[in-house]
Amino acid sequence: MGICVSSDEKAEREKLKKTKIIFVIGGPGSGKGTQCEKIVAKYGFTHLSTGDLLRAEVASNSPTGSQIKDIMQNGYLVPLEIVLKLLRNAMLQKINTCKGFLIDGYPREIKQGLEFEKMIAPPTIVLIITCSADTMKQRIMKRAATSSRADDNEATIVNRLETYFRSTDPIIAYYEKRGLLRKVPAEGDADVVFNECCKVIDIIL
Ligand SMILES: Nc1ccn([C@H]2C[C@H](O)[C@@H](COP(=O)(O)OP(=O)(O)OP(=O)(O)O)O2)c(=O)n1
Ligand SMILES: Nc1nc2c(ncn2[C@@H]2O[C@H](COP(=O)(O)OP(=O)(O)O)[C@@H](O)[C@H]2O)c(=O)[nH]1
Ligand SMILES: [Mg+2]
Repeated sequence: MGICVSSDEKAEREKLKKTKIIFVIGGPGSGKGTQCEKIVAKYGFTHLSTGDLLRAEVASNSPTGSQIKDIMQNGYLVPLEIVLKLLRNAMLQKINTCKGFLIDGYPREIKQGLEFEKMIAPPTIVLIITCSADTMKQRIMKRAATSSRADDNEATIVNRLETYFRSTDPIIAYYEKRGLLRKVPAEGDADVVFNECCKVIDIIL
């Protein structure tokens, strides 16, 4: 028996394929959220942070939320089916009104990226925000004072950085090879970084 795809689902897929999709990756505390906020203000894109979607799921106390709470608290990756389902639903909710998507914090491993393409669409570009581990650590510790995030503490930061560096090199190589990677150095001031992000985005408009 073949796989049955409803006409609604076909229409959804077509819409998702036509939309601009920017993956925004970078280590914890590198400034993904900060840049996405600025990009939204200037370009009107829709910002979806996979970390925020997962935190909302935990806060809702759903069975899925309880399943992923400890994983996140310890700085490890959530099973990709869970992330992708939340992401796809969130995209479909916005698809009729959106000018393009900023997918913040995704993919975290090659498999997340490949499955996204299978289920949704290929990204238009992949924006990577880069700074040193020391800078990331300092930024998160500063954010920790106000964020109330369970994973913004010194012990979890070590794991988050390790998880990031372990899984990111293959992601970079993969999208670089396909000509989709755009690197933006982020040691400096957020406005300077934003200026560089704009140069990259203006080209795909
Ligand atoms: N695609 C994703 C996104 C997130 N997570 C998990 C692992 C993270 O440790 C946690 C929180 O994600 P964030 O993107 O919020 O966390 P970061 O530490 O990378 O980023 P930041 O604090 O920079 O926003 O959720 C995941 O498994 N897969
Ligand atoms: N100096 C500097 N600080 C930044 C920059 N981007 C973000 N920050 C700060 O670093 C912290 C983490 O930023 P956030 O956007 O949450 O990063 P994310 O973890 O990658 O989403 C916040 O407290 C920001 O104020 C930047 O470009 N330059
Ligand atoms: Mg963030």
